[in-house]
Amino acid sequence: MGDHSRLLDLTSILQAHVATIHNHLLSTNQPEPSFSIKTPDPDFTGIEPTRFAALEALTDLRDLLSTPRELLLNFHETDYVSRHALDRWNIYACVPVGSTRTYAEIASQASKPLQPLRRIIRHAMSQRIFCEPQPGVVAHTPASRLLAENKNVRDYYGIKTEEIWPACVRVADAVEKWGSSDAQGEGLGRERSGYMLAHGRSMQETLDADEGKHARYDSAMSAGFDWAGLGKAVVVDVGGGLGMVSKCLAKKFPELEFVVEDQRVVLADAVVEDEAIRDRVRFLEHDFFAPQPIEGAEVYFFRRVMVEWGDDRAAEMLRALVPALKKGSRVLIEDVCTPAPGTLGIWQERRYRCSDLLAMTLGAGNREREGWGRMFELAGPGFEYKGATLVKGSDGILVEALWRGR
Ligand SMILES: C[S@@+](CC[C@H](N)C(=O)[O-])C[C@H]1O[C@@H](n2cnc3c(N)ncnc32)[C@H](O)[C@@H]1O
Repeated sequence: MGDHSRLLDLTSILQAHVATIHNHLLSTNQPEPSFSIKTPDPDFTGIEPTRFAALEALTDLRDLLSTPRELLLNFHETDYVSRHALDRWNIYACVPVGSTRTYAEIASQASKPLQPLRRIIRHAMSQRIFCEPQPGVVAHTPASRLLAENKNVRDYYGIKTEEIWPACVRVADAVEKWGSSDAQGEGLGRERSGYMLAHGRSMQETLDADEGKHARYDSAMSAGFDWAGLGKAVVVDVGGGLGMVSKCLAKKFPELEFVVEDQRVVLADAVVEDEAIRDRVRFLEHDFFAPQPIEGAEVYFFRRVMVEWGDDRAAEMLRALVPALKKGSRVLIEDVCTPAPGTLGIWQERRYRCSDLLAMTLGAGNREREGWGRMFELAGPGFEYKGATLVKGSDGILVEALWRGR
């Protein structure tokens, strides 16, 4: 080994980044992060690139310090077992936040056998979900408290474990059975997915058949977004679900008006709770393959909609807008994008690859940055494709086109 050491380099990088994060916490009067619910959740606003770089260095360092055998063992087939069981039995609610419960008390409240429940909760503890402050006693950690208190996050994990996880193990079967499409950006299609093999129907059909699941899915969709602002405009939020994004934007930008369009079964649960924005957010039942009813809006916005469809169907959605568009109307798409391999560090690359395979499990496509222009070409003349920008710090991409007219 020469003088130069990658391990020591990574350690220095890590140390420098952690020092910057430490100073940020000090200068914003925040305590050090901890696994205790007594510590407030850290606010890393303004320091995200440094935090990401630290996590990249940490991931490289951990992987380099692992043997190949240990690298293989970093991912476990049992990772979701405890989350699945705890979600299904709603164990998060059995422990009051700020208090403790014994395993016996939890088992009795949940009507589940003590021994397996204890093993399952201790597995979750190894993922920092719950902790055992004294032998036999369970308390919340920040992660389990989040699951106990935030319905959107709990629904998100509920769907992951109950619906998606069984579908993941059928992805290879689906590819073997139905073959893959060679067209870029295309998935196998909802009817030919791992999800279809696991559940006997597509995710959309599951949701349509079960209003409870639909509500859960829509709530799960509200678990976080990242979007840049617009000037004064009417925004049509096509396939906008319960309007979570529109409502957030309406609060932030008082000059914006929103029409949230979705299917009837989704909109049945849609409400604008906040009186301050009630006159600027309305809901409209609309099938996005049918001609667009809201004419002359400044923005037609598709958030996380087209990822579920291949290019041909996405082009159909665009063509359905045409009768309503005025010159200069913008089509804005915020969606997921897979960066070209090797352009990011391994920590981020893993996140993107996981989200790509999740889309594949559901039979959906996923597009690399260049792929987002194709559906505008397929939609026909009149659209001027302006380009696609990666949204920093997320798996998102913002795609923009203008209607120039025919
Ligand atoms: C992945 S969710 C995205 C929801 C929302 N835009 C967001 O970002 O949170 C896809 C949405 O498309 C809606 N959708 C699916 N098929 C549709 C159709 N034919 N017409 C209108 N909306 C549809 C679903 O009900 C769901 O709300």
